[in-house]
Amino acid sequence: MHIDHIGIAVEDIEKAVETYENLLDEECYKREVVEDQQVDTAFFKTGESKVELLGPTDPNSVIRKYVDKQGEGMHHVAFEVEDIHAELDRLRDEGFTVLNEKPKQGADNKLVAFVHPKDNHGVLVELCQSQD
Ligand SMILES: CC[C@H](C(=O)O)C(=O)SCCNC(=O)CCNC(=O)[C@H](O)C(C)(C)COP(=O)(O)OP(=O)(O)OC[C@H]1O[C@@H](n2cnc3c(N)ncnc32)[C@H](O)[C@@H]1OP(=O)(O)O
Ligand SMILES: [Co+2]
Repeated sequence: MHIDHIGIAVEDIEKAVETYENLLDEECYKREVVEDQQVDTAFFKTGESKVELLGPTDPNSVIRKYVDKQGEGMHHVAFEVEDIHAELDRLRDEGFTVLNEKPKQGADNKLVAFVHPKDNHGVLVELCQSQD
C-alpha cells in the first residue's frame, strides 16, 4: 500500500484552494463534487501522493459534521490498493470495522471504502483503487 492522499476537511473550499495554491506554489489539478459523499473536492499533486481538500456541499455532509465538531483539519489518510474487495475482506477478517458494505465511487476516478477511526488509533482510513 502507498499513501494516495491526505484528506483535509475545510469550511470554505474556495478559500482553502487559494491558500494551498499559495502554500504548495502549484495549481489545483482537479475539482470534483462527489454528490454521494456530499463533498466538493480539490486535488493537489505532491510527489507520489496528493492533498485532497474536502468542503461540505450539504448540511448533512460528514464533512459538515466533522468541521462543526472538530474544526478544520486532517480528516483521513487514503491508501491505494490493488484489489479493494480483497483488502476489505482481509480487514473484516482481521476485525477492523469496515464502514462500507461494498466500495463506492469516490473522487479522482477511484473506488473507495473507509475503516472506522476507532480501530486505527483515531485515524479515519480510506482505501482506494484506481479505475484507470
Ligand atoms: C469523495 C470521496 C473522497 C475520496 O477520497 O474519493 C473522500 O475522501 S470522501 C470523505 C468523506 N467521507 C467519509 O468520511 C466517509 C466515512 N466517514 C464516516 O462514515 C463517518 O464520518 C464516521 C463513521 C467516521 C464518523 O461518523 P459519526 O456520525 O460517527 O461521527 P461522530 O462525530 O459521532 O464520530 C464518532 C467518533 O469518531 C470520531 N471521528 C469522526 N470522524 C473522524 C475522523 N475523520 N478522524 C478521526 N476520528 C473521527 C469522532 O471524534 C468520534 O469520536 P469519540 O471519541 O466517540 O468522540
Ligand atoms: Co479521500
